[in-house]
Amino acid sequence: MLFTERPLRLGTRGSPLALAQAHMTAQALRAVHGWGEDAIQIVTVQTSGDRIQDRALAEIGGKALWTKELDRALVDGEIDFSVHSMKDVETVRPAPFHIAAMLPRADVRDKLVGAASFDVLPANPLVGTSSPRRAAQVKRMRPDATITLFRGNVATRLAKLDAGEVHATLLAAAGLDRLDQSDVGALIAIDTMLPAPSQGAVGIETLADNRPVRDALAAINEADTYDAVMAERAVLRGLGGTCHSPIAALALVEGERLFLRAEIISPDGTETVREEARLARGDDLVAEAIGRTLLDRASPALRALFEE
Ligand SMILES: NCc1[nH]cc(CCC(=O)O)c1CC(=O)O
Repeated sequence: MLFTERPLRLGTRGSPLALAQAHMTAQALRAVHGWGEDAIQIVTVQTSGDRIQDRALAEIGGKALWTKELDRALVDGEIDFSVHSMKDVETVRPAPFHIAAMLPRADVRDKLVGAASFDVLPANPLVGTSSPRRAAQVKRMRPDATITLFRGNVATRLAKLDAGEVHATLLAAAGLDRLDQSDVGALIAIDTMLPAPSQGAVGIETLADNRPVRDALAAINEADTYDAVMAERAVLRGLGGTCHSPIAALALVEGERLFLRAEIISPDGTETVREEARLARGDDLVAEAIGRTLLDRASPALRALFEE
């Protein structure tokens, strides 16, 4: 039985990927609670990130771009909960919000699209991405590459590639899989390209004081994903990381522990600082400290990227 007399309103961005993730979430909730088709109503909200397409996120104010309007809809009571790619959610969330659940994580790897591997790209390849992490990791593999700003949703980026604007681009396997485009691109090994913190994870947020909705959401939480992603977010917090910063982190669950790997990379790809550690699940303070250790070991120039 639904605990409200009206459908629960699920807030989401309107991009095809966001909508696919919203439908996955609604489906999981209906299944676990035995709710009918109309128990959940999907409400799309346009975010600043969707609106502004011609500049890098780093230039226009970072990650709140993807959450601000959905946050406001939550506070104003227009929606009961919101669904996000965790990768796009700031590491420090304002007080009224609570990450109540995460869906089982998808493939965390990146894909190279446009060439079967970095090795077979032509000399001096032009690679489109707006991610400082991917840009730095590409330069590490291919110092002769030129990086060009590439934004827009998955379909837009693929269209730019098809139009010959670049030799290759990079996309998360998770996004392609959820858009039924698993055949696009070539998987890149984690050792070559450690993914972004939270890549492949879908999170569901509500107001911290909304107990009934929190409990309903908790029923679909996947604890392994939740603990791993929270640790990766803690690394980012420890670094004071933003979307200006080339940071990768991945935690894998090993029973009661997490195996956490993290790296920061100079934009030209010549300097990489890596850490790996095993820590107790939920010990986000240790994960934060790993972020700080990375900074301590970085050259002054790399450290300066995090001090803006
Ligand atoms: N920054 C955009 C974004 N946010 C989440 C995903 C993919 C899905 C995911 O990582 O969960 C993407 C596209 C991409 O990086 O290819």
